[in-house]
Amino acid sequence: MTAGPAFTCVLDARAKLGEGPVWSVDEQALYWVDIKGRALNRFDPATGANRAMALPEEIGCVAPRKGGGFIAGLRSGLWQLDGEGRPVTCLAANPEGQGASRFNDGKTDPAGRYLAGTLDEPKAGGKAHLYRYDRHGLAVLAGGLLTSNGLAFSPDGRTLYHADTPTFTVRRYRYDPATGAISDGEVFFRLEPKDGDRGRPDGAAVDAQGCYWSALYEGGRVARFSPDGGLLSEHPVPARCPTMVAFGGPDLRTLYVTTASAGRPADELERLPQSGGLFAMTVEVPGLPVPPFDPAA
Ligand SMILES: O=C(O)[C@H](O)[C@@H](O)[C@H](O)[C@H](O)CS(=O)(=O)O
Repeated sequence: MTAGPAFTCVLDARAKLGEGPVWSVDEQALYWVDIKGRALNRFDPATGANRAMALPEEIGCVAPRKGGGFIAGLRSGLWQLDGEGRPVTCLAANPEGQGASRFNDGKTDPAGRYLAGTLDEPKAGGKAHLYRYDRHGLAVLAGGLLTSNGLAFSPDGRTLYHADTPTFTVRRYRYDPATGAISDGEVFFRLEPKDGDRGRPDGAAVDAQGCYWSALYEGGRVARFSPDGGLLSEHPVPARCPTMVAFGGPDLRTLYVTTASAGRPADELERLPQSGGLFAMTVEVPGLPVPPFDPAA
């Protein structure tokens, strides 16, 4: 394992719970959300400008939609948003209700289906699930979860990675891009809970060499894992709670990471005043473009 280059702040956003970065190749812009700030954001790296679009409820994840607008995971369910981030149509209600559950991390699959999971807010019952949404509707892929997170695909689209953050575990599944079915789940890696300072696996992305980049919540770093689950390198982030990574830039060699500030202790925010910001670093191995959500998939 090597200590790699560090992230620097590209947007001092002071988000409550920054999450869900996704790069739009068409627009050369980064969309990201502030879950607790109830906003969809568009960051333009060419100008450094960020535009925040307010939402009526928490938004956990988002993806550009083929034909315009977005698909997004809100507390109440999966929604189609228009180009201004306004909810237009509820595509699927949150099957767990809204009392103690909301949509969290999501990602499109190679065919343009949308995978998204929920968060069990009391973090006691393992009531969260991972879902797949396509033209057939919503289907359960996995259950018994606390915080569904860390979705990413291998370069050939045949392996799905998925984290359950509070259990410190990332699993991998065989994925059938033709049907969106998963099988043969196994532990990809599990971090040591007793080593609390090193964080828990949150949002993720895979690079062109098939390595898995994981934002380590409460670990103050992003780590890169080989396709066999070995830790390759660690990259400090000047915020204690990195939440999700995404590759962007013209050559997909900029790795962005969102961070959280909500609920963090005052001394931590004093020491790390850019918590809640958007950070980036240049990487040697590029990422892979994430396809838009395709309503026909
Ligand atoms: O995915 C996220 O960033 C969640 O929305 C966060 O709240 C965070 O991942 C989560 O709280 C971590 S954990 O469930 O407490 O371990």
